[in-house]
Amino acid sequence: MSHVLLQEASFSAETSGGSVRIILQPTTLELSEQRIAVIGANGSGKSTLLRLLNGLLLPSTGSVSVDGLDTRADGGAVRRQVGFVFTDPLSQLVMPTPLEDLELSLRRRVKSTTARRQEAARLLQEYGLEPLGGNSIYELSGGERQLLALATVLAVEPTLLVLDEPSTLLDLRNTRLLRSRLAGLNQQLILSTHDLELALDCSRALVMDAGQVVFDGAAADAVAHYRGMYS
Ligand SMILES: Nc1ncnc2c1ncn2[C@@H]1O[C@H](COP(=O)(O)OP(=O)(O)OP(=O)(O)O)[C@@H](O)[C@H]1O
Repeated sequence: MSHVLLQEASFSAETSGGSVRIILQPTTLELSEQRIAVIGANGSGKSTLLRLLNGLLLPSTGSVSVDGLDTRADGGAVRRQVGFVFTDPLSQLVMPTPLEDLELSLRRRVKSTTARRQEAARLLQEYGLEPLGGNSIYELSGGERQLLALATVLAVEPTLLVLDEPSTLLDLRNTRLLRSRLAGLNQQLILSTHDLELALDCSRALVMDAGQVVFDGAAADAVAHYRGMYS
C-alpha cells in the first residue's frame, strides 16, 4: 500500500485579473487506506488536490510525498508509481487507435512486440472495447474513451491509482463495470467523484469545500456530512 503525505500543502494560482487565489488552503493529510474518495461541490478543489498527488501540480507551499518520494524533488519517480486517470480522456489518449494506445502503455512492461499486441488485445476484450481496437480514438464515445483511459493507465501497473471523476461519462452498465474493476484492483486508489455510490465503495472519504478538507472519515459519514451541507 502506498503512503501519501501532504504537509501543509497549499496551491495558489494567479487569476486572469492578476490577483493570487488560494485554490487549496494549507492541508496536512496522511493517505494510506486502500480506497479513498474525495467529494465536494464543483470548484471546491478536488482536482487540484488530486493533481498534487502525482506532481502534475507542485504545491505553492508545503510538500507532498508518495512513499517518501517528494513530488518536487523526485517527480519522475513519483509519476512512474502514481497512475492518473483524467476526467477528460482525450487529455491522455495520444495514439491514433485504442490498440496502439494500449501498446504504448505496455512498452516498459512487455518487451516483445508480439506479446505486447496480444496483451493489448486481451485488455481491449477485458474492457469490452475489442471491436473498436483499430478505430480512431475520435470515433469512440466519451464513455468508451473513459474506459480506454483507465485501461491504459492500469496497463502500466501503478502502485497508486488516482482517478479524477472516472464515471462522469459512463452509462449505468459501464459505471457498474468500472465499480467492479476498481473493487478488484490490488492497488491503492484515490478518486474524486460526484457519484456518491462510488464514494460509498471506499473506506475513507474527504469532503472538500472552498479549497479545504472540511470532513475526513468513514465514507458513509462523509456522504452524510456532504448531504447535510446542502439540506
Ligand atoms: N490554474 C488555475 N488558475 C486559476 N483558478 C484555478 C486554476 N485551477 C483551478 N482553479 C479554480 O480553483 C477552483 C477549484 O478547481 P478544481 O478543478 O480543483 O475543483 P473541483 O472540485 O475539481 O471541481 P469540479 O467538481 O467542477 O471538477 C475552481 O474555482 C477553479 O476555477
